[in-house]
Amino acid sequence: MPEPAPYGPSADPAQRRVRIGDLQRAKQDGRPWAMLTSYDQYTAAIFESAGIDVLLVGDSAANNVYGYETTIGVTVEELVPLARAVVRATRRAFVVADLPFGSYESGPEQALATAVRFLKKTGCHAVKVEGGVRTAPQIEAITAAGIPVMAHIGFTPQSEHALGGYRVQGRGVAAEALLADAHAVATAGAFAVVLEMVPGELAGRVTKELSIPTVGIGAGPECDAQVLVWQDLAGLRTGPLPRFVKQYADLAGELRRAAETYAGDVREGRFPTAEHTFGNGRTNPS
Ligand SMILES: Nc1nc(=O)c2c([nH]1)NC[C@@H]1CN(c3ccc(C(=O)N[C@@H](CCC(=O)O)C(=O)O)cc3)CN21
Ligand SMILES: CC(C)C(=O)C(=O)O
Ligand SMILES: [Mg+2]
Repeated sequence: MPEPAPYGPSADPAQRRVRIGDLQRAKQDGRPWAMLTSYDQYTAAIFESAGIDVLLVGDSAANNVYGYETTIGVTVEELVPLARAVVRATRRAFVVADLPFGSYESGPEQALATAVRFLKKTGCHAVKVEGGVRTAPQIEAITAAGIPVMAHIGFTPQSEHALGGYRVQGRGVAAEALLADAHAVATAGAFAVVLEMVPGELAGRVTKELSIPTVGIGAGPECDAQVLVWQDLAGLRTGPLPRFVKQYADLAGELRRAAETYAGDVREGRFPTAEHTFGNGRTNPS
């Protein structure tokens, strides 16, 4: 019998892909697991080797890769190559791809067609869609085709204009609507649900009431799992961070120092040196 993993759901970190059943079992056993966004091969490989069980190719690539103001403008064509890179770079992580705004809202047929496109073109293992009760028909159609769906309720950035900006969802009387959304996505067949910017107590209640794992971002410690955008955790993003972010590193500072040192070395003639320079080899005409 293999020893249980020291973290999260994976039965044996070196052996095989994380599966939905592992995530489900982790919830039952009370072992929280960690999800991070990833949009490229290097971070994907680093994060899975660090024990991140689930990687999300988020539509937050809009802000964090492509430089859009919000997630609303990013397209399937822009996300597919990123998801393919993440899948190619990993052996163990379960890879989820966000369906971008406009690629699933029209109805179950559009949603299924987009989900199929992601699976065929990227090799991702599941897709994620925003919305509760209103998105249940889409979740049903995609799961009926054998594609796992992660739901996303609470603050859903693709509908920020309807929600009135970056605001906590489910406070006061709105708690009932959030509970209805949670039950609707679970009944529709979602294998997990992201709770974004939901009061901690309410997120705890949802986590107890649902049999599927809850993945919190700004939803407190009682969720079954947590997710963050990697550039936030790593200190790459400039400007004020949302309250739910914990910054674990200062990559912006590290990279700036490296680039400054390099630029100074070039200007002052310290780089390149003989060590970095090719000789006039006899057998090599170039
Ligand atoms: N880098 C990044 N991190 C994210 O968490 C993230 C993205 N991008 N892009 C897509 C969405 C947008 N999200 C966001 C973005 C900003 C806030 C924010 O500014 N929150 C503030 C204000 C909250 C308020 O006014 O009530 C906060 O302090 O939490 C929250 C969620 C979460 N997602
Ligand atoms: C913040 C997470 C849940 C997300 O949807 C994204 O990164 O796009
Ligand atoms: Mg997203």
